[in-house]
Amino acid sequence: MYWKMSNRYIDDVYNLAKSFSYAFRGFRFAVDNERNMRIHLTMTILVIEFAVLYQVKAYEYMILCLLFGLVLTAEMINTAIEALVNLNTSGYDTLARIAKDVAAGAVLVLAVTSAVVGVLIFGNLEKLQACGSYLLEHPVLILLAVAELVIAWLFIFRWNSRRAVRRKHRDK
Ligand SMILES: Nc1ncnc2c1ncn2[C@@H]1O[C@H](COP(=O)(O)OP(=O)(O)OP(=O)(O)O)[C@@H](O)[C@H]1O
Repeated sequence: MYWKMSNRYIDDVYNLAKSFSYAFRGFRFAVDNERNMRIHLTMTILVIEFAVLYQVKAYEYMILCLLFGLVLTAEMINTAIEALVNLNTSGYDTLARIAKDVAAGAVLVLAVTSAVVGVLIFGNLEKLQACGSYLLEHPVLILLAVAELVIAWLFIFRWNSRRAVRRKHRDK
């Protein structure tokens, strides 16, 4: 009896771990195949770092976290929609075009909204000047920032495309 029960718990944990691994595989697929996903991830890291320097308030961190989650989620749903459309179409199809364009438009709306919120949170000129002065007093941080931007560029545009498996439909 005890053995049967513990077996069931092991199965439950195994199934849960498996479903997490599928979800992680989906996330990995989006990062490997979608340049925009890599842009959003990079922006997330850069904005968090700047938020630390800017000393945003706790509730502003909450807003930023929510927006990062929403944008990344929207990009992944967009990727899923693209895959579904590719699955069901071969060659040019007006409905396929509409589905992909609208899904991409949804991500754009969220990204622009997030940018506006970003301007509202980081728009204090005095605090921006204070950040600038702090950086000038610590040139090593400027060097680190430049190095990070180079790495970000490589990550966005030169990410190992051997893992990119999606078939593109561009035969318009
Ligand atoms: N089967 C199709 N029929 C008609 N138009 C299509 C088709 N597939 C893609 N398109 C058009 O090409 C655009 C780009 O589609 P694609 O599948 O290459 O997505 P993508 O380049 O990965 O998009 P994004 O860079 O936004 O993720 C779509 O938004 C749509 O306008």
